[in-house]
Amino acid sequence: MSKKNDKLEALDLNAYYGDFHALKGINIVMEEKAVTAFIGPSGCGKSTFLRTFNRMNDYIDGFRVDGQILLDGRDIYQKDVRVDELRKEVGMVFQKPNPFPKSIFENVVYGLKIQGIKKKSVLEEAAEQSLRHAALWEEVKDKLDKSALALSGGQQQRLCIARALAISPSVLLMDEPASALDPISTAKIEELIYDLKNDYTIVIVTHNMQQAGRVSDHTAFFYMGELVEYNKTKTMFTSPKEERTQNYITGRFG
Ligand SMILES: Nc1ncnc2c1ncn2[C@@H]1O[C@H](COP(=O)(O)OP(=O)(O)OP(=O)(O)O)[C@@H](O)[C@H]1O
Repeated sequence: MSKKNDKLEALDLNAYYGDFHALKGINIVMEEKAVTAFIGPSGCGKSTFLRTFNRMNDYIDGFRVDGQILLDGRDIYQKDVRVDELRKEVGMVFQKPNPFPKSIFENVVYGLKIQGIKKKSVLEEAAEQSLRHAALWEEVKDKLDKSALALSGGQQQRLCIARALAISPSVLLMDEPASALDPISTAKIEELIYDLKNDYTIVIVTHNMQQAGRVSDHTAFFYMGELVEYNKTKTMFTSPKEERTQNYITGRFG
């Protein structure tokens, strides 16, 4: 039975790329308005698992899942679920900032325009609010009509976060959102994640264990397609239960 503040759940989830069994019997419950970090060595299935929450893997030939993924208690792999509606609810930010070759303003309001919203005042208000939420407003408010590609990498990533927030999701998936950024931009993204969890449920894949320690409330450690351990971040990093977790966080493999 789901509890009221359980936002995302996986129940006996298996995922396959053709014959390759990429995720093995995953069970996890993630709380609303908290940050959950996925850690683990390269190829252990973190991104695959992250992408099951907005069905991003549907595009990959030969990919299939069994088991369930629940968002607010509802199985998102049911036939009647509209994937475009799902993606309004579950936004995503990728490893490399990927703004469109358009103005800053057009980037932020892109999703709203696709939804058919045309009124200038509505778009302007949404743009300002999303850019403020993404801690970018002060830096760009005087150049909204300038190309997004002229921004720094860190600003571009915050712009992509603003673009994701503009369509009012309740969940934000972040796949190594700071790994292509310098330390100052990384710190800004981490601060932002910390602030955003007041309003959003955030799931972040990271290779950086210090980062997981700084930004997340809960951490899930994956190894070869299995969820080995899932706990409060503090507990996970101070007294892991499993030897494999201990070996990974102390740098013995990965
Ligand atoms: N499109 C695909 N087709 C076939 N196999 C894939 C595909 N994407 C991922 N895999 C395989 O699934 C496994 C899990 O990959 P995934 O990208 O989820 O791992 P990860 O933990 O996110 O790795 P990394 O930290 O390197 O990004 C790997 O063995 C990978 O080779």
